[in-house]
Amino acid sequence: KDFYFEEEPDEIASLFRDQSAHPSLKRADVGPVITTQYGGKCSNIYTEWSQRDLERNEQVKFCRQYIVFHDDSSVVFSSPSGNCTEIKGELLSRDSPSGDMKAVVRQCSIKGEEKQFLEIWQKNTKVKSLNLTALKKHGKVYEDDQFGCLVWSHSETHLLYVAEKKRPKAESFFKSPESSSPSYEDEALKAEETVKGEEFVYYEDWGETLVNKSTPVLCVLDIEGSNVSVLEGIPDEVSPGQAFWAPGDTGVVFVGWWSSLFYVDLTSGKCDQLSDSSAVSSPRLSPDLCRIVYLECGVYGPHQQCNRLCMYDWYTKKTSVIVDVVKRPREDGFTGLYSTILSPLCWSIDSQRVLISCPQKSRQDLLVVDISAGTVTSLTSKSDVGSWSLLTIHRDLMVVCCSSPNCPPSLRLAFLPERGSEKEVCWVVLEESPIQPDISWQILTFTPPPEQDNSQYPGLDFEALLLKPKETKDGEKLPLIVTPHGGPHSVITADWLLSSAVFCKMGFAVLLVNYRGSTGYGQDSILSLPGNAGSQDVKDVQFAVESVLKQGGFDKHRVAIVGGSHGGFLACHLIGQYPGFYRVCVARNPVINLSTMLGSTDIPDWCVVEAGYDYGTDVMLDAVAVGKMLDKSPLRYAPQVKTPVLLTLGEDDRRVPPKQGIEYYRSLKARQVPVRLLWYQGNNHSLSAVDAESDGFMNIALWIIQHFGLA
Ligand SMILES: CC(=O)N[C@@H](C)C(=O)N[C@@H](C)C(=O)O
Repeated sequence: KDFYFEEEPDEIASLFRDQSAHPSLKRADVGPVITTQYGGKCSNIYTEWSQRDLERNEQVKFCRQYIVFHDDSSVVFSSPSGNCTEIKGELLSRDSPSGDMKAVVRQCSIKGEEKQFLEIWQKNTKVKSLNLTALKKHGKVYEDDQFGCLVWSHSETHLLYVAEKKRPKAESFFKSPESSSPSYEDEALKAEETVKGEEFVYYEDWGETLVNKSTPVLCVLDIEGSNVSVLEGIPDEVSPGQAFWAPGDTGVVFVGWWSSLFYVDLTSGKCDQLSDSSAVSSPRLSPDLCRIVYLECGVYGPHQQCNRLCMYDWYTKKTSVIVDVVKRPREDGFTGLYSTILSPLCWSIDSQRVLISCPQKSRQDLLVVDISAGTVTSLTSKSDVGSWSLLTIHRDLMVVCCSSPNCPPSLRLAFLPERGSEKEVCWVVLEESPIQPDISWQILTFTPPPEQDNSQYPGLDFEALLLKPKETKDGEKLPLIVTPHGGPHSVITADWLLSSAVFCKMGFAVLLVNYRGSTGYGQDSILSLPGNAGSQDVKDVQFAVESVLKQGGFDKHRVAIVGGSHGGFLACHLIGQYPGFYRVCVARNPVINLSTMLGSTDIPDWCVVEAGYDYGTDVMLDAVAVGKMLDKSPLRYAPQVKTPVLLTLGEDDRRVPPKQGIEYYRSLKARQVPVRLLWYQGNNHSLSAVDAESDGFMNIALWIIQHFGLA
C-alpha cells in the first residue's frame, strides 16, 4: 500500500479512529481466594480500562472480570468471566479487605445539579447511599492521584477519604433579609453559617489538574451510624492526602504537604511527623502491618528527580533508606527509581519484597526490591516488550499491563517467584492485543561529541526511540518526525504511543529523543540540565537527528519537529538555532519566554531552577537573572526562524499559560513566518480532551504533509 500521506484526510482520520480504539488499562484488583468443592483455588480479577469514544467525545471507562484458577504459586487456568460493562459516574471505588463489600463515591446530576454520593454495596444490594453534598460536612471529594483516596478501615466499619474543606457561605453586605433565607425545605442549608464580605476572596489552589482544590481535609464515614466527620488535629499549614488506616485503626497515616509523612491519632487528635521534611509520596503499608515504604526526594531543585525508597518501621519508629538515589546507571543495569506513584498494592505476601514499575532508560521495567538486602532485581529487563506497568500484586499474584510501540496495552499475570529465583517468572496473557506488524522500533544510544560534553557531569550518554514503517519501497527515503519530550525531566519509554503509531502507519519515521536531563538515566543526567536548558538539550536533539540522518534511508529535506511544553520549548529553539533545517514545526503549549512565564505559571520554581538559579519561596530575581531567563528562551531566536509553525494551545493551561504561545505567534507573524494557531477551549496543558486530541492530531498531520510538499 502507498503511504497515507498520499491519501485524503478522511483516510488519515479513519486510521486515527482505528488506532484510537485500543483501550488502555487503568486498574486491576485481585479478589479473595475461593476454594472449589474439589479443593482447587480460584480468584476473580477485576480490571478497569479506558477508551476514547470519538462519537460521544469522551473517554469511556469500563470494567471486565476474569477468573483465574491457581495453586498459590502458578496459574493453572484463566479466562474472561463475562463481557465489558461501562462504568458511569464513579469517582472512586474500593472493595473492602475481605472482598465482602464495595464502596463507591459517585457523582451524578439530579435535576441539573451535580451531587456526590457515598455508596456501600454488599452482595447484590446497595445497602447505603449517603448524599455527601446534602450533608454539607465538606466540599467536593478529591478523586485525583495527588491527594485522593478511598480506604476501608481494617475492621471494615469506617471509610477514609479526602475532600475540600467546607467554606462558610459568603453573602453580600447588601442582601436583603428576606432573600437570604432559602425558600425551600433544606434543613442543612437553613442552618448554614453565612459570612458577609467574603464573596470575592481569592482561594489559591494546587494548580494544573488540581484546579479548585485548595484546602484538603481528611474525612471519615462511620458506616453503621452513617456519620461523616472531618478529622481534627492536623495543623492548618499541612495539606493532607494519600491517607490510609494505621495498624489497629488507631489513627490515620497520610502525606502532608509541606512534604512529609504524618500520623494523626484518632483518640488524642495528636499529629506526629514520621519522616524528614522532604517530598514524600505513595506510602504503602506491608501485609504484616509492620512497615511503611514510601518514595522520597528533595523538595527543591528540578521536578521529578531520582527517588529514594524509604521505610518506616511502625514498632521501632525507625526510618531507613532501602534504595538510595543512583547517580549513574549501575553495572547491573539499575538506573534508579523514577516512579512518582507506587501501585496501591506493591508488597509481596511475606512483607519482604516491594514491586515497582519504573523507567529504566527508554524502557519501563518491573523491579523487585528486597527490603532486608536492599537489592533491586529486574523481572523484565530481558523481555522484548518495551513497557511493563504493575497494576497490583495480591498474595504474590502480579497483574501487569504490557505494551510496546508496535503493540497496544495487554493484560498479563504471574506469581512472583521465590526470593532468588525472580528471573523465572511465567507470564500468562489474560487479554491479548493485536501486534502491529507494519511498525518496527529500536532504541538508539548517543554519546555527545567532546565539545558538547558537560564538564560538571562528564561522560553522560542519552537515547532515542526510533519507529519506522516496516516496509518501505525500494530507494524511498522516509520523511522524519522528531519529538523531544517535555518536562524536561521526564522520559519517553517504549510504550504504545498512539500518535507515533499512526504517523508510522502513514509512512513517517518517528524519532523520540530522551536527551540528557531525562529521567531514568541516573540523577547526574537530571542535574546536568538546569542552567543549560535551551543549549545542552537542544544540541542533544540536533545531534540525535543528524546521527540518524547519517544512517541513510531518511529524507533530510523532510524533517519535522514536534513537541509539547518543554518539548515545545525545544522545538521552537531548534527552528531558531538551526534555521531552515526543519521543514515544519508543531508546538503544543510551548514554553516561549521563561521570564514572562515566571509570573503566570503554577510552577514558578521550575522557571528559576531550569534557568540555573536556586529557588526559595521568597526569591526575588534581579534584572540580570530575568535577562538570562529571556536569553535562554526560544523567543530570543524568533528573528532567525524560517520554518512554518503550528501552535496548539489550551485555553485553561495553568502550567504553561497560553499567553506564552501567543507571544510566539505575534513574534512570528510580525516577521511574516507562516504560523497557524489552534485554540482549544476547556482544555488544559495536556490537550487531552478527546476532541482536542483527535482534532490536534489531524491538524498536525495535515500541517506536516502540506509543508513537506506531499499534499
Ligand atoms: C514540570 C513541568 O510540568 N514542566 C512543563 C513545562 C512540561 O514540560 N511538562 C511536560 C511534562 C508536558 O509534556 O506537559
